[in-house]
Amino acid sequence: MPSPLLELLSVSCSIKTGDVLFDDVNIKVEDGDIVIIQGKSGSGKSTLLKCIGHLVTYDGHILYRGKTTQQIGIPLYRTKVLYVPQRPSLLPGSPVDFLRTILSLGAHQVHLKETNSGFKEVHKRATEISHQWGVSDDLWERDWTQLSGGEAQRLLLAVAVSLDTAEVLLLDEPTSALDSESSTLVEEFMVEHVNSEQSSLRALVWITHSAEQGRRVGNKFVYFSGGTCTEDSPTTSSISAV
Ligand SMILES: Nc1ncnc2c1ncn2[C@@H]1O[C@H](COP(=O)(O)OP(=O)(O)OP(=O)(O)O)[C@@H](O)[C@H]1O
Repeated sequence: MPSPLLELLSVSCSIKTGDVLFDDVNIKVEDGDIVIIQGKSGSGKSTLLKCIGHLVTYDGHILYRGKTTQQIGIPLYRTKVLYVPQRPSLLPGSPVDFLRTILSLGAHQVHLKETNSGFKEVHKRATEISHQWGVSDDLWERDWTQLSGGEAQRLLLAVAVSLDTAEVLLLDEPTSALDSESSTLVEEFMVEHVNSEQSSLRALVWITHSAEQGRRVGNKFVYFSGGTCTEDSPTTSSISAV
């Protein structure tokens, strides 16, 4: 039987004060999964996603296709399991500068060579995606600081999707700044993309404070509370109350 895409085994994380933020987190992400993470503000959801993205240190084990990050190599792992923050805080320049910078990294250069593509192809893909989400093409050239929260959020997500390297995207409240119509466009696109044979994407781990959104897109539900998390059903009162 093949290994799951991602497997978290007894993962725990402490913050600088030494306090344990969460402990003994065990989650399996299989091909086709959209795992919804819910829980109160400050319970540690974003930090968990950063642990999975290998951006924050943790104890325990996180395996990608049965292998540790040490076996895979962290730069390659981060192209396969990619954290997408809520907003592009403090990024210099414009979204197109950001795309160029990411594509200049070694692991992405290798992928571009393997797929016989380059900046032009990825940029075209990115603008097509953001266009579908109602973002006009000229905004790619505008400084991040001069974009609305919702524009910046969609452009950042379009960058992550257009790279087409990740098998798992870790989405930190990806539609928190969007109106409901734009949010639906993004939701429908992401669900379709996970199921598409044309894309590298195989699963999502998605933080949301909206129980309705969770029910619309998710097939697995994880609820964060009291320093640990439990698999839950979307209809239970604990999730509906968040
Ligand atoms: N680098 C850090 N240093 C110290 N404390 C931190 C750090 N990062 C996060 N925290 C604290 O850890 C706790 C969990 O933060 P986190 O952002 O993971 O919560 P969250 O569940 O995603 O919250 P929200 O729903 O409000 O986004 C918070 O109390 C936060 O202040």
